[in-house]
Amino acid sequence: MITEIFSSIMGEGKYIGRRYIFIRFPKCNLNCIYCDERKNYKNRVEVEPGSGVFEEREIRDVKDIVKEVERLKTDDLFAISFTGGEPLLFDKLDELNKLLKKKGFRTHLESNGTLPERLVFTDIGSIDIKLKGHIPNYKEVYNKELESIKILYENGVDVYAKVVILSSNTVEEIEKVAKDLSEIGSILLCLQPVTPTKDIKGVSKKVIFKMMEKAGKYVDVMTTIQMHKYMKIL
Ligand SMILES: C[S@@+](CC[C@H](N)C(=O)[O-])C[C@H]1O[C@@H](n2cnc3c(N)ncnc32)[C@H](O)[C@@H]1O
Ligand SMILES: Nc1nc2[nH]cc(C(=O)O)c2c(=O)[nH]1
Ligand code: SF4
Ligand SMILES: [Mg+2]
Repeated sequence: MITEIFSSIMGEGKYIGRRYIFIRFPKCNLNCIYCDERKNYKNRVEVEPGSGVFEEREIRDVKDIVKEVERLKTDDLFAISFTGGEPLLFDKLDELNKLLKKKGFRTHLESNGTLPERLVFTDIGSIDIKLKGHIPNYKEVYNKELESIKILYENGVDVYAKVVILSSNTVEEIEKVAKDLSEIGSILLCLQPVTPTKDIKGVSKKVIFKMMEKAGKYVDVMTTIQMHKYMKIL
């Protein structure tokens, strides 16, 4: 049913620094070169909010997920993130979203945007645009990602775009993304320099500044690095 549920501090995007409960779903339809979430835990749930200590629990249906969310709730909680893997592959996401919203939780979809036909209307939506070097078929999915942003935007979701930047990505690529986003509406663009791994090197600050300046001609733009990695939290 799920990979894990845990309470942490949002480390990416528009609401970086806010307290979230993350519900991570297992499957994904892409295989991004930089993906840092290739986990195959099954139904592991954090014992205490923010403890990073887990135990395996019986998660049979959406109600069980909601029970764990309510148990992990803290007074600083800002939103519930549906992430993964690709959360839109979870067939009961709409039911889960509706139940959490009915109970007064703010919900946040963290998606690769390649499945516009499966979109769920959360309060917040983050669509991760994949560029050259991220996946082989980045051109094929680009219009679906833009379509997902447009559908969420037109349905009143607080939607923003996020793009992981590899050292191979160019200012021109970002300028095109920014221009295309501006044609949808006022969409915040979050540039997220890749967190270096042993095989992937970091991005130059100079390029990030140039990318922001070019994108800033078309949309609101910010740069977020994965804060949770630097804080060494989940
Ligand atoms: C693991 S994915 C899960 C949700 C969805 N599949 C997606 O791609 O947005 C969540 C986010 O992690 C970020 N991410 C994954 N690996 C990363 C890395 N090595 N450096 C920076 N961001 C990374 C991407 O921005 C992605 O949007
Ligand atoms: N702290 C923290 N913030 C996050 N924002 C997006 C995440 C994800 O894996 O989707 C994530 C994550 O894994 N941890
Ligand atoms: S779409 Fe998201 S979960 Fe899937 S491989 Fe890419 S970054 Fe990882
Ligand atoms: Mg993560």
